[in-house]
Amino acid sequence: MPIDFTINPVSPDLAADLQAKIDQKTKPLGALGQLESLALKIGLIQNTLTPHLNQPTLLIFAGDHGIVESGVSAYPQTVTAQMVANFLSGGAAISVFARQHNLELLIVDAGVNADFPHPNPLPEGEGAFSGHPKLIDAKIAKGTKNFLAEPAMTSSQCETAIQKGAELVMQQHQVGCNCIGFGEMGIGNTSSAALLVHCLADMPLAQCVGRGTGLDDGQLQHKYDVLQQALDFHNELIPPMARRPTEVPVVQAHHERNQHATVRPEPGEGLKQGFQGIAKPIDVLATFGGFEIAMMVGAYLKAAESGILILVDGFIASAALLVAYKLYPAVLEYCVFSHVSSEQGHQALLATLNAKPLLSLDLRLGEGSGIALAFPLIQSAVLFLNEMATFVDAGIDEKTCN
Ligand SMILES: Cc1cc2ncn([C@H]3O[C@H](COP(=O)(O)O)[C@@H](O)[C@H]3O)c2cc1C
Ligand SMILES: O=C(O)c1cccnc1
Repeated sequence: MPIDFTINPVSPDLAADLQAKIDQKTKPLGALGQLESLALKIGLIQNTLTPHLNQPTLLIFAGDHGIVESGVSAYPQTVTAQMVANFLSGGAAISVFARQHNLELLIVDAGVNADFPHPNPLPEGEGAFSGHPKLIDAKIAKGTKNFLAEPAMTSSQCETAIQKGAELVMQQHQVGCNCIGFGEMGIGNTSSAALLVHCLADMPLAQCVGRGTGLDDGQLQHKYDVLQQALDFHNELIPPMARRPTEVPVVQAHHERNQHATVRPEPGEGLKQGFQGIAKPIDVLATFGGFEIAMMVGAYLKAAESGILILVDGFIASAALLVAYKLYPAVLEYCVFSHVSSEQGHQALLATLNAKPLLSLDLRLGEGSGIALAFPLIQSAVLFLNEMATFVDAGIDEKTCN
């Protein structure tokens, strides 16, 4: 099953017309700031002067991680399945925000270590999420393996997950969705994300490892040590000698960041300068990834292939996007970054991807929560482009000041 997508770069053909349309609106030139570049970007992605957001949808991919048994999260693995139930019964943060903004919310069991009762029809008297119409069964396995001792998944599982993510996006596209976001749920997945970013974005490990669900300094050091051990074990991916020679201790890196000090070396310089990476993205994904992360990779790629506007969430979602980007760089042209997370490494990763996030709210949740919160801004960008009066419409002389 080859990973094969055709992602066309976004056509710049309408750029001048879109810019002229924006500039004719009743406002000083450029006064809507980032909303203007957002409107331009959406117009280009949809290749129209009158973009619309049709059936905006959030897919939340959930999966469990074998590495959790090594003590890298503040929460136990069972929380992943419990949160799936919470998503479905409408009580999670993302349930609330998706409802607030009329976003279609679908939960994908990519590899949760639990059996969910079976899909439709809902048997009489079954529990809240049993047979829930918003739960999609795409389980690859009941969690990944512990990557301290073996690859998280086989390459065949990795490819199946990518294909499945792509298939789910294709289904949404077929029913008219042209704006999609991807969230995740998986206890332990900031560990996977940290290793993906370290291996693929040429960032020091200490800058990629964060507190996740809320580790204290001691637990953070333990997480770093476990991940370093995993890198040493899989050293065929990135030989130790090719790794960054000047690692700042992880706890120090965190405290320095909190004091707004610069952690050296600069993150992602290699990628910015055209660093091609030593490791192969698919190998890194299979070795350290999660089923939910691999499914997101396929989802990003299919969305870009289909010309769908992609909304990007926090650290884990961006790490999955990094894998997709290393496979097909043009995927980035379809992406709008909703926020910068407070998870260590996200800011640097965004800088590496040359991304300008819409919000900075110190979120560290995932679930697609940043996407839902940024969604009104995306709506505003489209609405001003379509509905704001021009100087001519409003009879205002735009030349008075010149
Ligand atoms: C109750 C709860 C709800 C969450 N929703 C998202 N996450 C987030 O935290 C997890 C990653 O952090 P770590 O790598 O430290 O485990 C992921 O599930 C992510 O989606 C949650 C975590 C918890 C505990
Ligand atoms: O940025 C994120 O997506 C994030 C950060 C911490 C924990 N879970 C998710």
